[in-house]
Amino acid sequence: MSFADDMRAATASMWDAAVGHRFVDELWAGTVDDAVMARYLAQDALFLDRFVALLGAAVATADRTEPRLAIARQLGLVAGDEDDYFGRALARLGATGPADPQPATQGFLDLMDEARGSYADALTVLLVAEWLYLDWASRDARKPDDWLHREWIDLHRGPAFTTWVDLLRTETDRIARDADPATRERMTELFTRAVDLERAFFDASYGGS
Ligand SMILES: Cc1ncc(C[n+]2csc(CCO)c2C)c(N)n1
Repeated sequence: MSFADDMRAATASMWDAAVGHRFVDELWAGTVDDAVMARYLAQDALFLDRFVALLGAAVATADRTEPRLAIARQLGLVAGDEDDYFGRALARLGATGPADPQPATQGFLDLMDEARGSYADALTVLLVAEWLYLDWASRDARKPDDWLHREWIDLHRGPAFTTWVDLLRTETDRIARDADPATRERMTELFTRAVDLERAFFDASYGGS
């Protein structure tokens, strides 16, 4: 197994709790309460801002041209399509002004700030955020009719997004192969924290933390 697969296997119960979360089930069913969706997206707007900064850090710290360019292209996409969805979704839900970060969001912001220092760390946190979303969005099920739910699923699946996650996995494996044991241990710790935060982030949409 690859290093990325090992990290995922080590967090399997937490990973599955996030991918099978009530929020994901309701999103697929098209039954997420508008207040839950609004809370989720308002927090995710805060997440996304720092995520773009993390992508920028990965662009800056990549040790090869090819992945640097691939990450830079993805950065452009996130700043385009995804931002467009947020504008329309938050307007429809009547969200006003920026939210204060919930504890799970704050945990993510801190984690992303910490991970900006090296390519190994940045990749690890990017990998969780993208791979876990690809996983829940790739269900083989009927899609909801409402664009609010359907587009949020469509943004995280499909051939282009799968190729992007493959690149993150390949890069993580390559960097881990050449890394010392302390770096690999740190990558595993960051991966685990990120998976735990993904689950907590969904929980928080229902008013927990
Ligand atoms: C808490 C949280 N974790 C992961 C993602 C996923 N995500 C963030 S940016 C991006 C890039 C391409 O759309 C993806 C998939 C999210 N939105 N919110």
